Amino acid sequence: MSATSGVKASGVQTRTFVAGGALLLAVALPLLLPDFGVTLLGNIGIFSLVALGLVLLTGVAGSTSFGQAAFMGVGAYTTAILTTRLEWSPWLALLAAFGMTALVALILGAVTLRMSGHYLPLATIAWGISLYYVFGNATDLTGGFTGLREVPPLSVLGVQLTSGRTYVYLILLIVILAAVGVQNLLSSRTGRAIRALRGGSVVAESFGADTYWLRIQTFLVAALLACLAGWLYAHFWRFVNPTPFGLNIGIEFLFMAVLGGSGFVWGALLGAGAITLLKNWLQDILPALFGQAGSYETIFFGLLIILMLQYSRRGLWPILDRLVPPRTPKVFGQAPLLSARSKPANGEEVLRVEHVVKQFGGLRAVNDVSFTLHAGEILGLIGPNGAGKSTMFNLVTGVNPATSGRVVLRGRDVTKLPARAISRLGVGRTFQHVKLFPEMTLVENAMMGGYARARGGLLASMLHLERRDEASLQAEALREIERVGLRDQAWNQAGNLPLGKQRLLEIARALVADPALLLLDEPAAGLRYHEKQELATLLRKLKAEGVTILLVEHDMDLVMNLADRLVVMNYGEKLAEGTPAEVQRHEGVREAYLGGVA
Ligand SMILES: Nc1ncnc2c1ncn2[C@@H]1O[C@H](COP(=O)(O)OP(=O)(O)OP(=O)(O)O)[C@@H](O)[C@H]1O
Repeated sequence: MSATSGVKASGVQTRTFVAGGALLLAVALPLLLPDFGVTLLGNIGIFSLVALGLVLLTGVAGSTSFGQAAFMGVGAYTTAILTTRLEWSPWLALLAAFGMTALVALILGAVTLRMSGHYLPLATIAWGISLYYVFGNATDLTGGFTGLREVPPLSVLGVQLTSGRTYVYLILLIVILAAVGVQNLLSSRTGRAIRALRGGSVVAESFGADTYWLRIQTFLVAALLACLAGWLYAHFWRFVNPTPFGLNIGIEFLFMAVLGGSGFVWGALLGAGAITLLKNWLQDILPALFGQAGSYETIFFGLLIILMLQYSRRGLWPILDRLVPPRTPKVFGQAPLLSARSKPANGEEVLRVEHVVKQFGGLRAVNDVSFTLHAGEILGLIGPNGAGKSTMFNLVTGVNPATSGRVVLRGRDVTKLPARAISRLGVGRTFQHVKLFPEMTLVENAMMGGYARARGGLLASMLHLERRDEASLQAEALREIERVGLRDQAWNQAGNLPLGKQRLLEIARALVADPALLLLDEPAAGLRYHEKQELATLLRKLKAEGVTILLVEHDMDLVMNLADRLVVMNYGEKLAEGTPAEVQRHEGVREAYLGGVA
């Protein structure tokens, strides 16, 4: 049976056929269209680049920018000024524009992306408005609101692209390359971490990703795509003024991304095409209909977006995408093994928690708790609701720093380290509330666990130079999925799994990280009886293979049968510690917690 059994080969053929048809259309259109149509096509291509950046930044990573038109303006004005006033080559001016854009994007990103909430959108609005007025008022440099004329045409390999038709081919080529690059990125290790950003930082950080840096990189890519669009625009129209770079156009770009399908790469092209054509058509008919001039199309777009958000939040692309058979997952063949970390010898101390305190305002959620955990052991952390177990879990994994005390992992003080650093030292975890990516396959979800074990940054991913590591990562993900008993569903979407199996998948994801210590937060919560039995069998198997486990669990039967030792917490303090039998005999525990169960 092939690795992707169940995925129809016809899916590949249909998609290849459709993609080939679209490519042929792209080649034929500039020849078939009248001059006006060619100009529109050129604009659609240019705007697609900006929308593509927004798909990545907003649709995928969840950060909103209203300032993309301003980044486009930087590209357009830099090249217009340098080529008309200083007679630079447009290609050299492109490098200068990239430099300027990167500088601004890094400053804006560095200041705002560390803060949660609306700081980035607000900063991009401020940037969008102020830059528009800079373009309009720095008259000596930019020509003010009348703009700069006679921007020279581009030359490629000594050929001047003076005709719109030839220029449009260059635009289309750049758009296709950019879309393929972003597509490659999204299906890579870095791309999976970027896709995880939408749901917050915890998952990606827990597997070793620096989410702040990822957000900055994503913002930078989106800004550079907008800058490239501006550069193309300036040499296409051979004229720039501030109008196409205002805040209202920045909002229009967001419309394009949302309408096309904000999480879908090819949706950017669709959205740019739909909005540009619609705008053009509406600008013709609406003033005639209302009997006077005005930007009535903006009202129409506003209504359209409200309707879209109400009835088809994911945009137009998924509707079209459903018409062809599903995408076939990319299956790599044989691959070298990922390097494994050295594991502690059986019985060696893996984790030491020393007099740890966690204070939330006036509340001591964890109060002077100490315990140790040795290699090959399952330690159960139990206690009634609100006892401080999850807080303790967060202290060990670095999600929250301890107020005082020490957490020592394999002899190294990790008390002040962030989650990503602790993860990289060999801690794999699952979550109390399952945090998977429902639209990704089981394999892709599991591959996320191995983020820190593979290489391949943003650029390598865009160029698809990280295939070797991807292949190894995929092979490792398949091995761990098999280990937890989900091999036959490996290529299904994770969202289709029942909760019990989703928890098993989270364990597989944590195992892909090759952890020296596995932390499981209430893995049996919400499971049916037979699912709990499957879980217990799996954890026993992992223990037999030498995996060290810290288990937070409410299910007393499960934990009493599985754990070698227990730490009981109550009101943030350690109430008891010992074997399950000792704990069940402990008077304080019987009174405070176990009651009739013991
Ligand atoms: N971020 C926070 N800010 C303020 N208080 C918090 C925070 N996190 C936890 N607490 C409080 O700390 C105490 C311990 O909570 P914690 O979630 O660690 O308990 P728990 O033993 O895991 O409970 P449960 O079994 O219900 O998950 C509770 O009183 C909780 O309200």
